[in-house]
Formats: sequence, C-alpha cells, structure tokens
Amino acid sequence: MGVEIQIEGLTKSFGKQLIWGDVTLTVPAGEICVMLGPSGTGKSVLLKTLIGLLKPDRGSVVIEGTDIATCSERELYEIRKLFGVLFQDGAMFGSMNLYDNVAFPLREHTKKSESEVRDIVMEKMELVGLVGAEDKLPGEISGGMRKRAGLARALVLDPEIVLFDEPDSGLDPVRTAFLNQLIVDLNAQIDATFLIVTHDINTARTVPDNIGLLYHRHLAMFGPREMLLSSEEPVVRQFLNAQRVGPIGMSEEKDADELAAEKDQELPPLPPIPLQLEPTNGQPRRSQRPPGDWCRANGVTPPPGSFEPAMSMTPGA
Ligand SMILES: Nc1ncnc2c1ncn2[C@@H]1O[C@H](COP(=O)(O)OP(=O)(O)OP(=O)(O)O)[C@@H](O)[C@H]1O
Repeated sequence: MGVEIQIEGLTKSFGKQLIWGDVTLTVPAGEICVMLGPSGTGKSVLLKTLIGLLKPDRGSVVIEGTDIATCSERELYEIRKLFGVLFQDGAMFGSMNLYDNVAFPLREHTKKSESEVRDIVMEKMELVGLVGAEDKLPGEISGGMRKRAGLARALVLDPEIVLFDEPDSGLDPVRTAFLNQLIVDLNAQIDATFLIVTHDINTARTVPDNIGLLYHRHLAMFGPREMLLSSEEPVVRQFLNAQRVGPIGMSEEKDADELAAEKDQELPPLPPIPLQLEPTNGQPRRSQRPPGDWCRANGVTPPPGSFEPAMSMTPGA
C-alpha cells in the first residue's frame, strides 16, 4: 500500500552552511512525488536525511509513527527495511553479474533459500524488463539497463517507499521516456510511495501526482502537479518552464540590478498542462486523478490547451 512520510520543520546544515531550513511536507502514501531544485539545493541531502544516513539539525521525519531523526539505531534499521533506493549510477557491484547484484540484499538481509532467492530475483528482473540479462556484468550493459538493474535491486525486499536519485541522469530522452513509463507502471503494480529527485522538467511535468521545489535554502512549494504547473509564483514558474527570466540566476539568486533589468520583460504565457503519464495497461493507478481535477476543485483556470492529448505530446511523453 505504501506508507506516508511526514516531514516537519526539517533543517540541515553542514558547519555554518545552511542547506535548507524548516522544510515541511507530507509525502502521501502510494503517490508519486517529484522533488526539483537547482543544483546544490540539497535534494540528495534530503533523500539521505529521509533514510537516516544524515541527521537533521532540527525537525522530524515520521514514518509509521517513528521519527527517524531521533529514533534508536535499532528502530532505524527496522524503518530502513521499508525503503528501496535507486542510486544515481545504479550503484552496482562491478564484479558481480546482474543476478548476484539483484540477489545481494536478499542474501544479506533475509534467510531465504537459493531457490526462493531465484524466484524473487527473476520476478523483479521481469518487472524491469531484464530477463535474459542475468549473466551480464554491469560494465557490459548500457546506462539505461544499469538503471533498470538498480531498480530491480531496489525492489527486491518489497519496499513500501522507493527513492529515486536522478533516475534520468545520463540517459538519452528515449531511454528517459521508457524509464518514466516503467516508473508509472511499477507504481501501479506495487502501490509503494515513490519520491523522485530529478532535473528533468518533462519528467516533473508528466509523471508525478505531486511536485516539490527546493530553492534558496527552503521548500518553495509542494503540492499537486496541476497546482505547480498552473502556478504564477515566479520561482516555480521559472523553474518548471525552464526560463531564464525570473528570480533564479546562473549560480543562485539574481541580484537587484539583474532583476531590475528584466522588470519590463514580458513573460511567455504558461504552457498547457500535459496529461499525466498513465500505466501501459490502461488501468488507472490508485492515486491517479482525472485530468483537470485539482484545477476544477480549486477554481483554477489551467493554461489554454491543457489536458488535450495533442498538447501533451511533449518530448518523452
Ligand atoms: N557530507 C557533506 N558534507 C558537507 N557538505 C555536504 C555534504 N553532502 C552535501 N554537502 C553539500 O550540500 C549541498 C547540497 O548538495 P546536494 O548534493 O544535496 O545537492 P543537489 O540539490 O542534490 O545537487 P545536484 O542537483 O547538483 O545533484 C552542496 O553544497 C554540497 O556540497
């Protein structure tokens, strides 16, 4: 079913460097969330904090009633079993074939027999479309296949929460489109809570139920996909539409002179909101809402052309 993650007042610094402060959001059970943010805003630090690899300075991360920011090592060990993580590079052991890589968590953390391990590994290989590649070494396969193998390994202990750290990094647009479809199909099948960190705007626009944006040491906004894609809030609008005009500059915030210089520049209209990617089998996911549902419920007029199939033919959709 997936479990909820309640994040409240979360603050993290390294020495004097504040990474983000007072981050509060609830990642809803079973839904797909994407976390965006310019480079260096601490998205990976957030993922590491959620699995207890980093301790926050303040705040709480409550999962099934346990605050992982303050719990004991033993409780943390139990909570971690709920997580599957797809690391950026797949984090495969280079000297092990894909079968042994995927089997690794089962052999480490369970007492399953080799025949049970085999059944589970093959089931996960099938889920990610890698049957037949079990004997390959990670170095012998493409980046896209490595991600799939990493995903099979992340799924092997049947996680309730799956964290994806830039699943599309280093992938071409076609491979990214296939991976996005796989993510949506998997969510439909295993019903776990998915949190994806990405830089890919097309992924953010078409895959998730909810989007968050980290910017300038805080969570600028978090909410339903349609809320952020129809938002006129300058940072959200600039980031989700990959524009140069707006408060975000080349390295961080623009200074007052830069902002004054673009004061009279007219912003292009918001592009139409694309349809959300649906599972291949046509069966809606449990958390999927009809197109335009959030806009209607909140009296928001979406940009013209929104939710029209032709308008949703963005690359990769
Ligand atoms: N263990 C650490 N010790 C000190 N500083 C760290 C540590 N881990 C991360 N940082 C700093 O935290 C900041 C945020 O890093 P992080 O990798 O989370 O950013 P990001 O948003 O994921 O970036 P990108 O999109 O480029 O991957 C960076 O300035 C980084 O140098």
